[in-house]
Amino acid sequence: MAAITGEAEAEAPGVVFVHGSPPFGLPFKDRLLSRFQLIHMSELPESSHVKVMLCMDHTPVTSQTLYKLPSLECIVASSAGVDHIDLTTCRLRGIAVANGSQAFSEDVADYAVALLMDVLRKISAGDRYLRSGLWSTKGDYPLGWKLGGKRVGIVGLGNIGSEVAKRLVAFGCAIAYNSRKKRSSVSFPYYADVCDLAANSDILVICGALTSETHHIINKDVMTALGKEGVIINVGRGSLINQKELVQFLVEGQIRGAGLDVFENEPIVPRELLELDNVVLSPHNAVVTPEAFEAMQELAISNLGAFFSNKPLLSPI
Ligand SMILES: O=CC(=O)O
Repeated sequence: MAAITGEAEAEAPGVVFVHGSPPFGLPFKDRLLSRFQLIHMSELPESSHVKVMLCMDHTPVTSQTLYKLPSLECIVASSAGVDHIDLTTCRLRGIAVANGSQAFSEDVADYAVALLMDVLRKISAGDRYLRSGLWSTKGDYPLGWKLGGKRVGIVGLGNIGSEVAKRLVAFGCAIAYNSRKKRSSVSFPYYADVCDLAANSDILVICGALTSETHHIINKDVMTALGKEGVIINVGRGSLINQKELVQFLVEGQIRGAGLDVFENEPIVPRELLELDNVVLSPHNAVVTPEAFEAMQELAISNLGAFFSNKPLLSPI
């Protein structure tokens, strides 16, 4: 994480790192240093007037961190999710926050669709079956299900959810969604209640932000409403789902399957899930491509530039 005081001119502006390891690669750091001065958080002078923070990865920005930065006006986060930042304090102090989801949304959406396709068509499970020599001894692997024509409920229709919708429309799916608010710009059916969305969906794709309101938004009631043939894909945050209840529903066959890129207590994954062939597991990788990382750097620098030029942030949350 870095805090930035101003455009680098005659006098160098300040930077802060509270990151355990170097937070970003050399080319990005060089690009930042050509315009701004970076200071490690531990080197921040007592009476610092730092106005902007650059928060890399998921480094926590707690109320204590913010307390040390009394002049802070803006946080530019590299990540799509900003649940590691104390947004309540930011709101109270009027600190603007920008995130990186614009840079990552296409890649995350591709990954969500890949997980969904894998769960439905059993690609990873079939791969395991073939590699373990069972095809020749036990015969053909059971067939999966068609994606086209499925009713997909998207939970969180932000940048990522909208890209998921775009892709699944092309596959012939019927889209509906749940979000904090109905979006006037889209014609997909809106469900204010996530249980109602689940009752009218074959598949739920979880893309929303983790907040105190969305914590465990997917619970046993939602999964019961989704039904035995339902599939859940999560590329948001692990704690959007009550993981204990999800594991129970999967183990007992009360839903058909799940594709999970995120977990409640990463990198720990419930042991029961490792045994299940109807679950595709992924180590929080949806976001990571070199192309997306490049786009994130561009977006972060543009957000910082916008702040210092008194222009609107490019990706305010
Ligand atoms: O999970 C990844 C991100 O929030 O960027």
